[in-house]
Amino acid sequence: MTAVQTRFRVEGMDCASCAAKIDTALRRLPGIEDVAVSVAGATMSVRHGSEAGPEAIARKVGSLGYRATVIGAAAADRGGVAHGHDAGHHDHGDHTHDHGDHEHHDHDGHAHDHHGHEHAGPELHSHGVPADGRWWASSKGRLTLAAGAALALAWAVGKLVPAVAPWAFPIAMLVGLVPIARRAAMASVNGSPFTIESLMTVAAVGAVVIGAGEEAATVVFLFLVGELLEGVAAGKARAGIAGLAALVPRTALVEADGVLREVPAQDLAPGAVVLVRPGERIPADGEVTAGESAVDEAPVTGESTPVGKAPGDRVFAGTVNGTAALRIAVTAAAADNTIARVVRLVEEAQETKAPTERFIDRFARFYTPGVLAAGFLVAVLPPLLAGGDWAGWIYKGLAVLLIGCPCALVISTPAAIASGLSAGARRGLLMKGGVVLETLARVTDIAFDKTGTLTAGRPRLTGLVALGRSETDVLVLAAALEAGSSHPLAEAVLAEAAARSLPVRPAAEAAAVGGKGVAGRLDGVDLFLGSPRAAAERLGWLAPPPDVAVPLERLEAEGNTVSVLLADGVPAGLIAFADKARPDALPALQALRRRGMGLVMLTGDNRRTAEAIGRTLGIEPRAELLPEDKLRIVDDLRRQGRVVAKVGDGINDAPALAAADVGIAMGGGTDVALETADAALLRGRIGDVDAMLDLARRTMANIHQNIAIALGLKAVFLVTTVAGITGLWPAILADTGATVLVTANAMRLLRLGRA
Ligand SMILES: Nc1ncnc2c1ncn2[C@@H]1O[C@H](COP(=O)(O)OP(=O)(O)OP(=O)(O)O)[C@@H](O)[C@H]1O
Ligand SMILES: [Zn+2]
Repeated sequence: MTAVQTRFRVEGMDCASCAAKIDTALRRLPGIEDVAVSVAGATMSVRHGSEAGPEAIARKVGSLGYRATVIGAAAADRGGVAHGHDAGHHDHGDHTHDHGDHEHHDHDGHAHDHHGHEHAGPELHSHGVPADGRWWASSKGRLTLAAGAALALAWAVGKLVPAVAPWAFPIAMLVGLVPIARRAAMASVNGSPFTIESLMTVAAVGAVVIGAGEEAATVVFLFLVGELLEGVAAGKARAGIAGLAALVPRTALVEADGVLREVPAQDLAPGAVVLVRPGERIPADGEVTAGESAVDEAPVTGESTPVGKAPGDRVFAGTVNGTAALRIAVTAAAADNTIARVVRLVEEAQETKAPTERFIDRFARFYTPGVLAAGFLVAVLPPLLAGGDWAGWIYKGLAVLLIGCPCALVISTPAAIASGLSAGARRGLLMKGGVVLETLARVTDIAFDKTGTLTAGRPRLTGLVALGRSETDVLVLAAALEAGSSHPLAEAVLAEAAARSLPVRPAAEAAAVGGKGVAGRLDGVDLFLGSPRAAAERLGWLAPPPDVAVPLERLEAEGNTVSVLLADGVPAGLIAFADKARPDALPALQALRRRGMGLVMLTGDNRRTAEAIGRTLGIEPRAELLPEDKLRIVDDLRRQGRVVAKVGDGINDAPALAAADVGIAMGGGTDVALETADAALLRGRIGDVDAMLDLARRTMANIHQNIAIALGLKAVFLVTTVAGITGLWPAILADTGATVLVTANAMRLLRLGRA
């Protein structure tokens, strides 16, 4: 059997080093191919062969002191979601997720057999470590409180009966240290001897041995406080995301045979019709079948201006219905709805490691044993070689151990990235992981798709030229070809046919010719509707004959997109379309240019129209491109050493999106192809490209500040300790202090999410 991917929710994983321990331990199991752990998401994905079942993996994680449960449904329906967008699906090499369909079902059944209960998508997100506020209810919180109470008690007892003080503090220390030492031992057995916990254990025991029991107990307590703080920070980032899923109402009013029944929203199947009353949240993704209202889509898109909804419009689970009742036909099961997909994507994003994070992890692997060695050498070398006093140097050696604790360093990157991703998601700026974030911060050039990205993507039919037959005829034939098409131009043709009350008979064998047009047959006539260039190619023209060329040039000069209708190889008509530039395009592109970005517009449209739009927006136009030309232009830029972002709708331009360093899908509404791109702009504003770049850069700056804080504080105290200026106490505070500072600094990014 080939490898399968199983996702787990992992409880009790509050600290950053936990992820590394789980990672190391699992990789030593036979049959494990890849492990991706997200502390911030409290999830992990494991790729494994049949030798390692989900239960064995969960047991291993359990032996390290955490609780892993399979997220069954999520793994299974991910396959389904991905298959809905086959056309644009791509793999960047960093995403190791497996989308094989049958494998998921296979694994899914497996999981259920052994666990005996069903997991269902979004509901799962209520599990996990207490996110915010209720930290004291977690096991880590209780342990920290107990260690603190023991410390306070030891202090009080020592004041009252000084004789017992030498015993009271070591006993108080044990309250917190025993669980830490156990984790250190379990991690050692599973292949990670040099963990923060082992460092702590050695330092605390050493401190007691040289008679510094009070310091030892304090160190242990503050270590627990630091870990707890990390957990609270991670929980904050997580709550921002998981909270989205919680917005979907638990129940829905289903209408069947004229009767209303209340059913769990989880059980809604596509096709069911639900009634949503004014002020209520919409329970499922669907299409409005009756009623007109305004819906606040902020939970999904981050855009709080209400959007008008009428029959035929799409609505999203979790959004808020405004003033009037709506009847909605459900289009997606709960686990497949947009909000569940967004939550899942952000969680998966947090499992992928950013390059900086990988670097720090590798660094920490050498760093921790290095610190142990340095502490040991400081303790023994001066007394042995230079006759220094033992007690004094052992004391300094212990201080070195405490200063050297890599907590702050290890969380510097993941804390910032989790905050950055979370802040973005809440404003409709989705980035699929740290890799994407880091690349975005380095982007030098942005290629934009024209239709639907720089323009509104709602072309209107503005002109019709019939050649040798009636206008009505031309429109009927064109509408026949477009009946099955989802191209924006198709909608314009069909709208005009409807406006003239013309009957639409779908053409036979209708098929889109990528970047060129549509072809098909009606009443035995071969039809083609497409770009003038494609028409010329088909007919072998060097230049169109005057009866075509004259009206064509006039229409194009007026800024229209023109398509030519061919019937049995003879030009039958010209159809002109006009699309408006998005109102926010000009200021958005200006902002990007001020940032020093190279900007280019890629379009399949004709040169004259492209140049007209390029002039108004101040962007270099590249016109008459086929999808593969767009890809080549992106490739060329990259070969010149540029870092290229491609912005498009993710459906027509998937190859170029995949070829870019970062593919950004932009959706007007939420029909954006989330799964096909590296990043997505859910609000459908071009200005959000700049906002996303800005967020990426701020996050990278935050990471660099964190690394500087962590290493800088350590360097300073290392010098002052060895020089004998400071002792154990400042070292203890420096360690916890660095963790607190780094965590607090990373959480500043979360505030950007409230814009
Ligand atoms: N369904 C269609 N109906 C009519 N014309 C079409 C159709 N599909 C393509 N064309 C013709 O081919 C040209 C290029 O199409 P393509 O789909 O590549 O462009 P687009 O996606 O509309 O624009 P852009 O490249 O700016 O995103 C269009 O300008 C149009 O003339
Ligand atoms: Zn530490």
